[in-house]
Amino acid sequence: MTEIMKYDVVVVGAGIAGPIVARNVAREGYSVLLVDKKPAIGAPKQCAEGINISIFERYGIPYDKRFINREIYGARIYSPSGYELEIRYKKVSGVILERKVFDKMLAFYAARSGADVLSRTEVEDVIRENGKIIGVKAKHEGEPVEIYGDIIVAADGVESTIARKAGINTYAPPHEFDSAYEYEMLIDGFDPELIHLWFGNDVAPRGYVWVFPKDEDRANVGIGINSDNPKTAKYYLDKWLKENNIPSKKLLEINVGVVPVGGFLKELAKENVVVVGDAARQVNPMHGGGMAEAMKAGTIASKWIVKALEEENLELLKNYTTEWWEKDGKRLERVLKIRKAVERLTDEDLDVFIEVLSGTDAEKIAEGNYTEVIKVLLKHPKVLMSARRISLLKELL
Ligand SMILES: Cc1cc2nc3c(=O)[nH]c(=O)nc-3n(C[C@H](O)[C@H](O)[C@H](O)COP(=O)(O)OP(=O)(O)OC[C@H]3O[C@@H](n4cnc5c(N)ncnc54)[C@H](O)[C@@H]3O)c2cc1C
Repeated sequence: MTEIMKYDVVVVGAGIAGPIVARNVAREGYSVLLVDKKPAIGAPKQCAEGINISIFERYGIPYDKRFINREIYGARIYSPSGYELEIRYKKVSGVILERKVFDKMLAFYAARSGADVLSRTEVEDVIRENGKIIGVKAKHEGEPVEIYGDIIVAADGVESTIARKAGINTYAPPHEFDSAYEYEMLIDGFDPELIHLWFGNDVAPRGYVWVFPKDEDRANVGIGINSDNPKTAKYYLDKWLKENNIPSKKLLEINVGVVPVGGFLKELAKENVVVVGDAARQVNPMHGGGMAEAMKAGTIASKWIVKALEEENLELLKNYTTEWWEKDGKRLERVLKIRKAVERLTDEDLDVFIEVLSGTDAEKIAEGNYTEVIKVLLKHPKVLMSARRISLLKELL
């Protein structure tokens, strides 16, 4: 027999975006169900687990040592020929999380705020009545359930099906996705207070190799490359490990994933369906970080969900699309333009830019103040000697 459930809001996906929405809406007194197909929320991880320290205060998340593997003080960036750019702060600037615990704790905060949470619950379809979506069909522990909701939130990640089923145009070409491959492994010889990033067209086409330390001698070692590349991300990662004489016989985890790096959804809410996080491709297209963006979008979405419920007016959900696009959409479109320019850099360009930037201007890069960085580059003789480099950089101003 099919079990029937009814909530004000049904949130599909308990990664990052889903639990933030569920928590925020439930604490305003509305009935919320958060579901995830995983038997254990958070596992397996598909993430390098790095995030800026500011998110804890900004999104009201406790700074809990149970999900903080390591505090990070900055980054070191390596050019193809070995130039290094180091950004090191006196204070903790970021952390490497343990996502298996973090995602579960976010779901726990949602539950503690009043939301119901069901793991091992896979949504298979939407339920329509007179053309309108009124709920979702799911399997909970293999048994069919029908979950009715006034508002449905698609927080179901990069492979989202809910948004498409709601009639939202979710198409993006393969070039707007990165293929990622990662080992959590034992590794020595890297300053564990920093994250490490390697760039180069033979190292990681369009992307980078990362070492995100979780211990003195344990790290997430991964790579992201354009997903329309004829070679695989694994090929490039294994090649990099081999070329750097890094033994790869102590692999604690292997993670494969897809990262949306562009193709942000134009329509984030349609009728009573709201799309957040990777499902809406709300990811920084330059570095592929999506957790903070998911939290940001989830915060805006939940504000408008609460208003729509308060005023019993689903039209208000459209304000989520407007507000996100006015601020964050515009910002990410600009970052996307920069990523597209970075894609055209030769290894020699990368060497020159990283060499020029090493030193005084490093903090501006870390702040994401790309305009200042471009202005600095445009003053340097090594850049001024090349008409191509000048025109490439000027396009971005
Ligand atoms: C290899 C890799 C490394 C990364 N490293 C970083 C990093 O260091 N820092 C960073 O900020 N970002 C990183 N990202 C990106 C980051 O992981 C995502 O942007 C982030 O997890 C997005 O959160 P989300 O809630 O939108 O989606 P997700 O975290 O993907 O959560 C979606 C959830 O929905 C569930 N789900 C899907 N379909 C259904 C269904 N039909 N029914 C029920 N449940 C469903 C899934 O099980 C999943 O739990 C990385 C990504 C990859 C692939």
